[in-house]
Amino acid sequence: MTSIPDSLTKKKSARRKKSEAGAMKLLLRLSAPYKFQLLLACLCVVIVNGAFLIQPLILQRVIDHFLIGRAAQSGLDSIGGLALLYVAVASAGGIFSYLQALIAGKAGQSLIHELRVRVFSIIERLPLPYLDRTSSGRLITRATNDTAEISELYTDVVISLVKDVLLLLGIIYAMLLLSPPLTLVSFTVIPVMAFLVLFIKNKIKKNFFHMKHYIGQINGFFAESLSGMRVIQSFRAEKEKEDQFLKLNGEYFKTTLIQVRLNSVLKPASDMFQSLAVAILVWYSIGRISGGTLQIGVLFAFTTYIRQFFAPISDLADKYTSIQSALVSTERIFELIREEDRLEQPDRGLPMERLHGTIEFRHVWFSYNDDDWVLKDVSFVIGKGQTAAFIGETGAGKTTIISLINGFYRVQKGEVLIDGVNVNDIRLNDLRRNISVVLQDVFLFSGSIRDNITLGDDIAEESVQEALQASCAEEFVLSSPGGLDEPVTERGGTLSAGQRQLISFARAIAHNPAIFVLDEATANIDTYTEKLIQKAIDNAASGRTTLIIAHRLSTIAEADLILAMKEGRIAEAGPPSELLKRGGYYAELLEESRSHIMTS
Ligand SMILES: Nc1ncnc2c1ncn2[C@@H]1O[C@H](COP(=O)(O)OP(=O)(O)OP(=O)(O)O)[C@@H](O)[C@H]1O
Repeated sequence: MTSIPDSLTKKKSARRKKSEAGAMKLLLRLSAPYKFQLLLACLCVVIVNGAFLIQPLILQRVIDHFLIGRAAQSGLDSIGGLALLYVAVASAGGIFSYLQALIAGKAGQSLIHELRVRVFSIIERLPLPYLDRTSSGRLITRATNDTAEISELYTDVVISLVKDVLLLLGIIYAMLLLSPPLTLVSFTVIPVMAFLVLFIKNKIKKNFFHMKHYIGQINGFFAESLSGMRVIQSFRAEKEKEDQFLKLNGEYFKTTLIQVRLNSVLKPASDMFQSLAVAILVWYSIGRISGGTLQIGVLFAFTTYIRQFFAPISDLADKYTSIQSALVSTERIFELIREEDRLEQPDRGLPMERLHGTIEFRHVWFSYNDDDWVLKDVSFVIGKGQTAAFIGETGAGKTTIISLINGFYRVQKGEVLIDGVNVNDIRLNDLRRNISVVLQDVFLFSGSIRDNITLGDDIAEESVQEALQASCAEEFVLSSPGGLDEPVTERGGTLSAGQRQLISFARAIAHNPAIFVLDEATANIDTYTEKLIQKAIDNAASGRTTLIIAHRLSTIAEADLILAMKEGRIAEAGPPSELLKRGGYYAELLEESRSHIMTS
């Protein structure tokens, strides 16, 4: 948990200011398709404001001309006529206010809808190196909070801004029209009131950023705790986590109390100043009214206008904060949109509908970060239809090899070739369609078992059934009440590790890949399921180039080729029988695992 140091806040606000101009330009581009709706909404606002300003003037005329002045009434210029006019003006204000909210709301929601789809489609195609250095929380915020802030800007902020500025100008104009001296008197208090409101709102805004910071931390803490709940409960770390949460929540609570205090003082303070302004007006006007130089209706209209002054000032201060937030959100979203040029391009590259499955690494050097080499001059060839097993200590670079074959990263030196073509030149859609990967940590989506096998691809029912059979998942899938349509909860939480593995085998087989990759699970699985999995591996491997990252050496006794890795290099390569004879690294590991089985 962190508090926010002042220097950090200053740095952040400097950065924010710098990016505001850019964000503003981008916002304009974003709103271009909706400019007609926005203009229409602004037009409605002008009418609503007009109605608002005319109402006190009508009342002033009723009071001064007809109630006090006893002027002759005729047609519309009578108490009855003006009453009708008042109702008509108020109704027009209401109707146009409704239209404005509708038009602006629709434009804002359409914008957010398009933006969210765009953000999701970008996130889906972000290259892995980008995802490696970006937290999922940040990306979720882009798609949800940030798009919502921008939408609010259109549905509420921009329109309110136009409305408030016009209203303030309109009130001043109407006051000057009625009585310039009374306007000056009113303005002895209004600037003080405006200053007070802006001062308090500024404090509220600063505190709001702190609140956002802590609520972000609380959300993150919740998300992390939920996904790690199994560990928390099994290690009885509930108390420790609760204490951490209590501390975090306490910090947040403090900021909310400040907010409550500031909000509580705002209304009474501004009320007090409004009353003071009215008192000064009355004090100034009394003598003039009895002297006949000022009409009572004018005083009445002024007191109404002074009360109307407060709302737009307070609103403007609020909207300033919203604009700042929306600009930050825009900048963040466009940071993502700028990545569009670097997104994965599924349709670009050499079309290779069906791969044969020959894989070659030619003097490959690869690092995730600068010159921290993870693979060092790795070379090997795996022939079409062969089964190759990668073994070696943890962190040796086995999974990295798989990622390179999938084209997730680009190598710095050397080449990764499939069927003699550099993987980076093959059309990505074709490359990925031809490779199916079963990872250690099987990922299942919420939906049905069938959805998890097809992943939305158009796979014939027959092929799904065959895949079920070949993956040995048939028995447990068909025995569940819904069969293939049995629901799967988030991440497959209600299935056993073995069942999840079998479904992922079915998924891989149903996609009929040319290359099958298995990052073997290290988790302990009962002997029965282990046998099923072994059979599923054999079925999946038949007729395909198969790569297995093996943790159990028993799995790979039948492999055509074993590649033993040590610190990013191929330490040893060859068929198992040959390596066994050679008595090197593989033989050592095999001996170790046998003695481990004997002693356990
Ligand atoms: N996305 C990444 N960003 C930075 N470094 C990474 C990344 N993935 C892996 N590494 C590093 O690369 C090295 C090789 O990792 P890799 O996952 O390929 O090893 P492995 O042999 O598959 O290990 P294990 O058997 O434990 O799965 C490790 O030092 C690891 O810390």
